[in-house]
Amino acid sequence: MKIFTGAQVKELDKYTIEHEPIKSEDLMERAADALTRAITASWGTDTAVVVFAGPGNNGGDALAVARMLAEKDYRTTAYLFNIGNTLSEDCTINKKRLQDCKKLRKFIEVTNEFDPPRLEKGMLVIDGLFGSGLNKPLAGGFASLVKYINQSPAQVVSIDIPSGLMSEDNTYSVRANIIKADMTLTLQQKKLSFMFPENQNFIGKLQILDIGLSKDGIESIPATYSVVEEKDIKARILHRNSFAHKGDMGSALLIAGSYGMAGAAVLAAKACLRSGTGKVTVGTPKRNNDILQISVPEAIVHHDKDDKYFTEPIDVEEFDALGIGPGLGQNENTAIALITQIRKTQVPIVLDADALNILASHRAWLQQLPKGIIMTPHPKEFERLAGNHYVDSYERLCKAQSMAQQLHAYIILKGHHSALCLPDGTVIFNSTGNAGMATAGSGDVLTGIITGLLARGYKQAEACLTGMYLHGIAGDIAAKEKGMESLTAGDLIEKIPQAFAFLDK
Ligand SMILES: NC(=O)C1=CN([C@@H]2O[C@H](COP(=O)(O)OP(=O)(O)OC[C@H]3O[C@@H](n4cnc5c(N)ncnc54)[C@H](OP(=O)(O)O)[C@@H]3O)[C@@H](O)[C@H]2O)[C@@H](O)CC1
Ligand SMILES: Nc1ncnc2c1ncn2[C@@H]1O[C@H](COP(=O)(O)OP(=O)(O)O)[C@@H](O)[C@H]1O
Ligand SMILES: [K+]
Repeated sequence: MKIFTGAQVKELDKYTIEHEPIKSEDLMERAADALTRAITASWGTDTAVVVFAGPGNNGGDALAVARMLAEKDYRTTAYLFNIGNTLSEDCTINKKRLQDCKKLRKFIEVTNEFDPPRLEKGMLVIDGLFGSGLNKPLAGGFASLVKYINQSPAQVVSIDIPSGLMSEDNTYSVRANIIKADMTLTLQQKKLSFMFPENQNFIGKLQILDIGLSKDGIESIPATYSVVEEKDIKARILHRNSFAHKGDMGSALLIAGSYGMAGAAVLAAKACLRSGTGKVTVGTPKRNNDILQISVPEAIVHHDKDDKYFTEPIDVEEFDALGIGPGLGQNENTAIALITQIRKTQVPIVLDADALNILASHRAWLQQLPKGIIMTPHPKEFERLAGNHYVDSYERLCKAQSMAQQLHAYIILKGHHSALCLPDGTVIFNSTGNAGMATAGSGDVLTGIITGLLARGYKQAEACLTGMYLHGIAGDIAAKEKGMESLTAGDLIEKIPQAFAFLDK
């Protein structure tokens, strides 16, 4: 599913109006109808409703919703903020229609002084102040109104986007001046800012309402951001030939685990084996031998000459993919071995955890990474790698996008919606997984899965996308069975088979 920017939504709106064709005011009526249906599904007619409408089309939507709710016998009061004495055309039309509505309790157009109504428990506020047309952070009277609504005990439903929240970049937004909605009814598609953890408090429960914008328009307008869908992954799954031989199914090399961190190697190796690859070899220090051999008997162990650390690059000729980093440690000899290993490796590589931390302390090496390399940092690892602290997720994502372009790399910025940044500058968000996966070792499992998929024959973009999605599905299946609280990384591995079965349906 594409995520369009505010400017693109306007373009899509225009496209729909011209090509359906439909009048702009009728499109607003359709949106208001969908909004009203969603509101009436959750609140009964005994709810007193206070609608706050702004001067643009978000306000137009709100006024149309006020009329529809009043017609359905909700006790409705509407405030229209027309401070600058300019309303959008469709807002003006809906103001007139609302004024003609006999069932509305009260309509107040605020042009100067505003006497705020009492907002009590059990009341419902409809926030239609600003939507995708917000062009600067809220300040002054609007900021005070937002604070007034936020501190009230009333429930709040935001139309399209909580007022004060920008569709994309909230670097300069004042967080106290953004509506904290209990529910956001967003039109047609998620906004980019909805993908970021720090904005969840504003959005509340999210519902996406289909308002029938042009399918051709959606198809033809290119989007930088999108969310992966089940059908995209299902179409990418490779199937086994009946005559398959393990030699055809790929051979993966994982370099992982230092002394005291053998578990990371075990988790990655098990996940790698579960991901369909024919053969898994684990390069690990001598001392981890027994642990690996006993825990993952299917894997071959390649011993480093060092007892505790990875210090000797491994010949990669017989392998189809390399995953390196989980539990590796950051010993200086390991750092030298890592960059030597990267230089001599011709097959696709996944860098994770300590491999990324080592690069962060040798940032000049970033320029030596081969094109097509995959990196899977969590936010802190990414910040170390980029050598910078970012004020919010948007800024961090932009940096990951530009790094992916500059290095021709695939960067998976991990999180609730992990973001795959591709070398062409586009970003695909994952849509599976849950908070139970915020547990030690789940990243090692992801590295194992992606390395396994690469060895199995998936190209980099496919391996990243399928890997993130599969990892999240495994987490969702595990959480259903064991609950999020008790979920461990090992549980994820056990559910990879069911995750594959789900995607194979
Ligand atoms: N395709 C769809 O999805 C559909 C979308 N629809 C709806 O349209 C909405 C977008 O409407 P929109 O473009 O008119 O913008 P909107 O958010 O109402 O704000 C613009 C107004 O706010 C003002 N303004 C801006 N910032 C400000 C600030 N900081 N402080 C004060 N004022 C500020 C700005 O004034 P300006 O700065 O331009 O002078 C202008 O007057 C969208 O969210 C959805 O609800 C549906 O109707 C149908 C289909
Ligand atoms: N709240 C969450 N929702 C969905 N996925 C999550 C959540 N928290 C973590 N994950 C996933 O779990 C993995 C955690 O990776 P990472 O932070 O590297 O963990 P570790 O270093 O402990 O192995 C990532 O793939 C991430 O996307
Ligand atoms: K709004």
